[in-house]
Amino acid sequence: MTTTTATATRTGLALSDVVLTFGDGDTQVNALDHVDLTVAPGEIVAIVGPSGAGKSSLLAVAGGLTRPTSGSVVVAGHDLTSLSGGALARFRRENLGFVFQSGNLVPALTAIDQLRLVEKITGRRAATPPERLLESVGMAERANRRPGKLSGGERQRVGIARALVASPSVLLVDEPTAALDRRRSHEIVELLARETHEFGVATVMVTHDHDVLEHCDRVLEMVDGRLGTV
Ligand SMILES: Nc1ncnc2c1ncn2[C@@H]1O[C@H](COP(=O)(O)OP(=O)(O)OP(=O)(O)O)[C@@H](O)[C@H]1O
Repeated sequence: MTTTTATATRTGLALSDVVLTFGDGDTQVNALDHVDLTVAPGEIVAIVGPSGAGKSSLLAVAGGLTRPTSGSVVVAGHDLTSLSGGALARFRRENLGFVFQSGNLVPALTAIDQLRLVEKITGRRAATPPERLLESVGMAERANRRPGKLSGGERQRVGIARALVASPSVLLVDEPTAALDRRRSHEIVELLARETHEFGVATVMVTHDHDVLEHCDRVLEMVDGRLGTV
């Protein structure tokens, strides 16, 4: 793919009229109730809301991990709901990045090898070399440390760099500050916003941490499966 085509197809994320229903009859729950959400390349959107509101469901559907009951989920110009099996798994690896609560790193691998592993799995060289990605998250000097020798915030930085190896169109982030103190929480979300802008990725971050919302471009609230402005 040429650079021009790659740029043209990086259209971010678009969820249209997405419904996700669990159960039936009296026990039926609409975890997502006609959700529309568009996130542009280079934009970071925070999703807040009470427990059980549907935030995890939104990330799962946006990431192609859960198929919605109806509606469409478009990433980089492709509707995820039209893909399945190996094609969906491959699409996810090449177009979506995930950042979890505590970094989710492989214990036996050094920071730099966490990133190289992604190159091995996808069979593609990162557009931005792993060394440069670690540098951009402030981890160049700790590139050869394993997760056991890193702080929670440092592990989270490596997790963010790893999520960017495949040059994803969309970055989905679940409670990135859950295990961090106030100062580190600010640092991590500031970093996420910076990387989002620099790499032109469309980022959705679910958080309970209202303290860090100032770093995001937009904040939306989810209540009873519906998405609205705060
Ligand atoms: N696998 C499932 N089967 C049945 N109901 C489910 C399932 N997963 C989620 N739900 C229901 O869907 C609704 C939304 O759940 P979800 O986990 O998306 O909320 P959340 O906002 O992420 O909550 P929290 O902040 O507590 O993580 C809840 O009513 C939940 O009970």
